Amino acid sequence: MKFDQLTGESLPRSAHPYRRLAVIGAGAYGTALAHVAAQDGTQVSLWSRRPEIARLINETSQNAEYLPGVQLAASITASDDLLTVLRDADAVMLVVPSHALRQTAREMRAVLPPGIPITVCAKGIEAGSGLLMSQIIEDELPGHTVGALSGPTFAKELAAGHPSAATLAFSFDQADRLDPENSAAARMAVTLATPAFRTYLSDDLVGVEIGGAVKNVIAIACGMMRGAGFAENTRAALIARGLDEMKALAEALGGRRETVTGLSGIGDLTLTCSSTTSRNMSLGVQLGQGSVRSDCFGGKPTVVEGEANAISVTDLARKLYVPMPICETVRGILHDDQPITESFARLWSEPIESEPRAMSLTFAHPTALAEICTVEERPR
Ligand SMILES: NC(=O)c1ccc[n+]([C@@H]2O[C@H](COP(=O)([O-])OP(=O)(O)OC[C@H]3O[C@@H](n4cnc5c(N)ncnc54)[C@H](O)[C@@H]3O)[C@@H](O)[C@H]2O)c1
Ligand SMILES: O=P(O)(O)OC[C@H](O)CO
Repeated sequence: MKFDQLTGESLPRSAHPYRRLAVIGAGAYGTALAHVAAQDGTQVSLWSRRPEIARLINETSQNAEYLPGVQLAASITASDDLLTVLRDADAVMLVVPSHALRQTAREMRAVLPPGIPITVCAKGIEAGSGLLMSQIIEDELPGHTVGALSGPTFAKELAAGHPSAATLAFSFDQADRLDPENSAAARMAVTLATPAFRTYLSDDLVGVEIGGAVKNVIAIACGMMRGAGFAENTRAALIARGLDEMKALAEALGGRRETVTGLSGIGDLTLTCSSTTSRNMSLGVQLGQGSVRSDCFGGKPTVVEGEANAISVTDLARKLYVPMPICETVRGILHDDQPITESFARLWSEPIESEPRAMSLTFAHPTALAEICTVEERPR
């Protein structure tokens, strides 16, 4: 049963917010979430890996490096010491980049009090293991309720109070079903709620997290095509076919296809593929215009999750026999030196398939898949 069917939509308003929230990661998104959560009086403790950023936030209530121009709530305190940030927390949000999640979680192990719920906000799939971000937390911090926040939320727009919404996914145990008002999901939803920010609850962690990981790779593809001089038809085609890839991978892992049609799927995909505010889209545009990687973003190191995730997403898809031609194209360009124009020309000349893809084919052995596609699906 779905959580929202079980509880009804008025639930989050009657749940109690967490009063002391620890936000781990003081980049753009962690800082924006800290600011949002602090609006209703929640005490927010923000961890920055870099002591100078913590000092700046405490002295100026600004994070000029990662979220310039935002005057942060005065109640936010920052530190580079995990114990200081975590010891009194009622709940934790983990907002470091996906490649740093396991190591950060490992460092938290010794200092995080037991039973504290953790919401992961990084978007990605772990290189090598193919694990979701929430699964890394289950590995490294067993015994904590784990959720994921994902959806169309540029940090600077969220912090500026532009009306925004995202999906908040938690797995629900029997206790949550008996007492949904006290579930971590409901309490986290009210903790984050402001007049301009709302979350929608889900119990499909897989669907939500796959959406967040795949959309960044598709956004790089959209950017590359825009940079190479193509326009809106191309972008719309990539969004729609990218959604199909996202849906197939989510389903192959046990997620639900309707999750992909929500905020964390099509919502975030549309946002990220529409604007160069997105670092993923922007990287694609710069490469499409002919820049070399080291010159993109003026040579500044910037978190572009879709770059490494082009490999982890396609590795996982290959393991599950899920065809993801757009993600494969991005991987080939970024990591195997394939030329952009020729790679997209190849993508456009792939054999014709049906729409939507037949999901049963996703799970078939590749030989069977090739046969079925050849005979039934590919008009000659
Ligand atoms: N920026 C957004 O609009 C946005 C929105 C939704 C989700 N996210 C996700 O949030 C996550 C963080 O992104 P961001 O935009 O806040 O990043 P950012 O580029 O603004 O900042 C990166 C942060 O990560 C820290 N960091 C870098 N390497 C680290 C390491 N090895 N260990 C610990 N910390 C390290 C940096 O010190 C910095 O605080 C990403 O997975 C991203 O996809 C970002
Ligand atoms: O700037 P990007 O491309 O990392 O996208 C940021 C967020 O994920 C948008 O929801």
